[in-house]
Amino acid sequence: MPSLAQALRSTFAAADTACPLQVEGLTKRFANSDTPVFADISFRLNPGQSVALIGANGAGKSTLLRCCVRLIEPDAGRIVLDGVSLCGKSGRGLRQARNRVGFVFQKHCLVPRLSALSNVLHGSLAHHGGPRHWLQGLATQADREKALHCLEQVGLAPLAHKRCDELSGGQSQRVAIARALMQDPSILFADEPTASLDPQSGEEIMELFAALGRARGLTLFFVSHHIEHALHYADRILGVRDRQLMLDSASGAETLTSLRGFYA
Ligand SMILES: Nc1ncnc2c1ncn2[C@@H]1O[C@H](COP(=O)(O)OP(=O)(O)OP(=O)(O)O)[C@@H](O)[C@H]1O
Repeated sequence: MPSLAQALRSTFAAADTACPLQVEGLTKRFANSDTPVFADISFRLNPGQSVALIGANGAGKSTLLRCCVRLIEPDAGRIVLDGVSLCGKSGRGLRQARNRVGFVFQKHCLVPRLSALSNVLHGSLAHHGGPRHWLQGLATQADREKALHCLEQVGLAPLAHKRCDELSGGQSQRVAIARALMQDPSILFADEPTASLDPQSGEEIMELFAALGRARGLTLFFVSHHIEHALHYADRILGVRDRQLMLDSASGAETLTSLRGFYA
């Protein structure tokens, strides 16, 4: 008779390839701290789902999001992306496993002196084996057409050749989203994508995520301090507090008041 732990492990081992992200027992402690940021966190996302991650400042949201793709190395836990375990992978193997993951950050991390189109082309590097492809200027015509199409999808094709340091914050965030789309992502991670935007631009970016999610069947996993965004744009809300996943709920079951309590 298998133990509960063995049963859980074998269930997890038979990972559902249709599941965009499964994590089990994720734990992270930074070297300069005695206590973990979070410990033993487990959840799985469903395809096409829009999931908000909420929590107070310093609760560990960004760290958790990054640990899910090993941009930050967790201390323990298992991660399966699109049916592929990230455990034990490094270098090329890890990059390949992350091939269909898009990441959008609060600060869009664009190269300021390059055009929007060139920045979006960077998003295809993972498919072409690293920066040499870019440095040698070998972007194919097909890559350029795809990059333009991605810019079209975020409503920015007319500004394709404009330098990124001449774009507004909202336009820059659209370029960052177009760059993520170059990966043909099945899952898009977004870390406070509207934090540096005015309310109107923030709404527009969230509308864009929602529209792209519907059109492409994308799974969206986003961090937000805007409870309204979590309620309006997410199907499901995860909340971290006291190093644990304290909330995992359908957004329809939550209210502004119930979520505000999360920040008390
Ligand atoms: N690279 C790091 N080295 C050491 N400690 C870190 C590092 N990154 C984050 N931390 C610490 O981990 C904790 C969680 O940080 P994190 O940025 O994940 O929280 P957050 O919930 O995203 O916060 P915020 O809402 O303010 O962005 C904080 O105490 C932070 O100081």
